[in-house]
Amino acid sequence: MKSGKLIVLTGPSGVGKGTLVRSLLTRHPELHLSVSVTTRSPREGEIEGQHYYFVDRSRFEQMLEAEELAEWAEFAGNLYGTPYFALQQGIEEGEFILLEIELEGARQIRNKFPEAVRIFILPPSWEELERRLRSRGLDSESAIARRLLRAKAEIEAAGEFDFQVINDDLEVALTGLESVLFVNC
Ligand SMILES: Nc1nc2c(ncn2[C@@H]2O[C@H](COP(=O)(O)OP(=O)(O)O)[C@@H](O)[C@H]2O)c(=O)[nH]1
Ligand SMILES: Nc1ncnc2c1ncn2[C@@H]1O[C@H](COP(=O)(O)OP(=O)(O)O)[C@@H](O)[C@H]1O
Repeated sequence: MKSGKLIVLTGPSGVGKGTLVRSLLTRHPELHLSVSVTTRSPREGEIEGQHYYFVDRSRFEQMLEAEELAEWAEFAGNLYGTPYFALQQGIEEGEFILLEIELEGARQIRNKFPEAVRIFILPPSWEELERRLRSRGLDSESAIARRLLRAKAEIEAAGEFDFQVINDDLEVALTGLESVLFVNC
């Protein structure tokens, strides 16, 4: 059986991970996104089972206890995790599975799946990151402040990753990701 690849995408909130992933999935139907479980409330337009599985804290804790999560972390006051079921099917079928997760989770994946390819998405500047977070218009001021605080620590860890891609011009960043996925992997 052909074995698939795990691709981890990490980067500070607002850097454009979601935007990049959406474009990659449209351009490359052979890529699959692992859908995470979260205790965060759905944002406007988010769909259950497509963007996240939205659960309450006690359900999340049940999943943790039952060892149903491949990795998990707390981010800006909410819990996020990757269910094993999101990984298993694709890997067995020889597909590329994208995980769009934060730093702590990326470290857990490195320990459990050392063969995973880990990519860090960087902003062109701190000012632009802040501008993108605000322009998205989806988070409260306090949620934005928590995300910015966390962003500093995440950017400092960018060197731990196998590849770094700067998301300045979107097309250039997409081409950079494609060359990592389809040439270097
Ligand atoms: N460790 C971990 N992080 C996740 C998971 N799903 C999403 N995240 C990360 O959690 C952070 C917050 O995600 P979200 O609330 O959707 O906010 P956004 O990144 O600002 O759009 C982001 O860094 C995501 O990459 C997961 O399953 N595990
Ligand atoms: N290359 C880019 N240039 C300008 N704006 C971008 C770029 N990539 C993403 N954005 C915008 O930045 C904001 C945050 O992007 P998003 O994909 O939600 O980030 P993340 O998933 O990393 O939190 C969105 O408004 C998005 O349209």
